[in-house]
Amino acid sequence: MGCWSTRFNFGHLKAQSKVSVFFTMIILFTYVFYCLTGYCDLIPSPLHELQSFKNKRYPEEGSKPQPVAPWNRSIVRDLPGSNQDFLSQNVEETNHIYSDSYNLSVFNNFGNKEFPQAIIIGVKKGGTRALLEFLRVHPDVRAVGAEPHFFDRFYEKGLEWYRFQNVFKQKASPLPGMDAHGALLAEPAHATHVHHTHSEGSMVTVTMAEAKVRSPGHRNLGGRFSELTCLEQSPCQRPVCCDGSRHRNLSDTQVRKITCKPTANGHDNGSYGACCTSQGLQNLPFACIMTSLCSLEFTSSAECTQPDSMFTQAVFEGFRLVSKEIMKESISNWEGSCSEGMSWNIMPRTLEGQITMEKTPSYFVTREAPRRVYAMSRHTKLIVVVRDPVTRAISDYTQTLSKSPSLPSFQDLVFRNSSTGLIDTAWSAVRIGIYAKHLENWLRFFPLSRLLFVSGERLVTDPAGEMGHVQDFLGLKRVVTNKHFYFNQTKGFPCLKKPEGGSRPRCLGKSKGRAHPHIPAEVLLRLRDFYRPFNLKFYQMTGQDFGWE
Ligand SMILES: Nc1ncnc2c1ncn2[C@@H]1O[C@H](COP(=O)(O)OS(=O)(=O)O)[C@@H](OP(=O)(O)O)[C@H]1O
Repeated sequence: MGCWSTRFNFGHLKAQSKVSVFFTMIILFTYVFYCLTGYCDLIPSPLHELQSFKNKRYPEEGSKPQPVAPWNRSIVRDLPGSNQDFLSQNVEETNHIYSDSYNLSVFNNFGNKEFPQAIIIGVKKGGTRALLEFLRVHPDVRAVGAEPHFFDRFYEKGLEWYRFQNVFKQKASPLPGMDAHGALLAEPAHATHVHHTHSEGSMVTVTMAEAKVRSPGHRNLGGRFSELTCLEQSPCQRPVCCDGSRHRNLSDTQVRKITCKPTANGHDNGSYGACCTSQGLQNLPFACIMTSLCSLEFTSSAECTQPDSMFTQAVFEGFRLVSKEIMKESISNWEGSCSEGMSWNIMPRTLEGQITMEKTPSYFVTREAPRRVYAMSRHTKLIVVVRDPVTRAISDYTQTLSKSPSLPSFQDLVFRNSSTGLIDTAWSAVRIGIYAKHLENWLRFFPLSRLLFVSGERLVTDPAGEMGHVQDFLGLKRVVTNKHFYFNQTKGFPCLKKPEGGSRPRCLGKSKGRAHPHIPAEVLLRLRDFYRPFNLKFYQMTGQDFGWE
């Protein structure tokens, strides 16, 4: 009997376990399906993040990213001896980042934040912006619009800052101290990107396209801004601001050039620089920056006379004051809408198969940059847009001249001794063009195969052809082709038929493709003679003849 009863119970249990196996299977399938559709990533999971971070590997030449550990001791082993200590320390630091940062939510939106697998490292005035904008058309490229300047200026902030920076989230409705224009409540329907370009550390350019501005009453403000506020930090690190005519409680010495005004277009000609109490920046950074972010067809650039880092620091300090959150500096990609709040990122989020990129042309001439990039990943692909160093020098000079009209002439600056014709190699406009010298520095850390040299000249005459090489180098499908470009006669440059995030054709801004001042022929001749041996060396090193004569 006991035996029968046992059998009976056993059978019952069998039936029960079948049911439970069935349900377990359903749950498992649901979970797998859920994960396959990508939703698992939305769950902030320290372990998951830690593992995915650690398991990400940079792609081999010509291939898409594969999951393998990027940072390990082999980085240290492979490095030329003298830098091992530095790298050991850096690897330690990086490991520390893993353990410290895994509670940061990087999955609060689609995609992950990755370190860039490819960087446009130079050269200044070579055509780097054009290349980046062309690349951004590619669906597998996610690139930060601003120049992060991590490996030259902000390295001490650490890799965590570089990768994760995404610190501000603010319900912006209504923000404290907003002015009547209410631009902060704007809805940037097609927020594209905020450029933050630098020249000699003294210029900030913020551009924005195709965003809609709506006041709280949904009145389209439609502002076009010719200038944006430039803020400066006072010596005591308290940011000062802003619209000179409005400042209060600040001594005049604390207020430098500050303007924030929309151009006359029939709307809102008043100043947006509502601000400035000794309490700081509650209003102004929001008013100005967010207005610009959200302005309709914000086409012109905002140029400030203060160093860009000060600008950003001050802006973020302003945000910090308002939001009571800790801000970190940089204007970059931004996410969200003004009505929901916003956040800035250095690194954009990427989905599987997409590559992260950034461009900072000054890296090419920064002595420490190769070692630092190597410490991040020796697999990083490096792109250098090179242009005839003579034209490049003039372009560089033209940019400086545009900000300082009283600048001495090019010929006054280019010679150390005009009677002997000795070229002043201490002048950055000249020095940057000695490509061979700077390349040597990079080749101490990276093999030539990790570098791609893009001809700045061909980028103008044959953008699709040059983009073909770039896409091959990055292991991308050749998506950006001839059909993406048209030649704009007025601008004299190729423009995009359909830029990233936009529906209308667009050319680069006014600061790209500027007319150069006339330089006497004998000066050009002398400069060409100066560069010739360096150019030849560069051709030898790269195995490419760029035809600069
Ligand atoms: N498609 C297109 N449109 C406009 N301009 C173009 C384009 N392609 C290349 N260029 C050249 O890019 C030069 C500016 O170089 P960069 O973008 O590297 O400048 S910067 O270093 O970021 O300031 C810029 O230099 P200037 O002509 O001296 O203004 C241009 O010659």
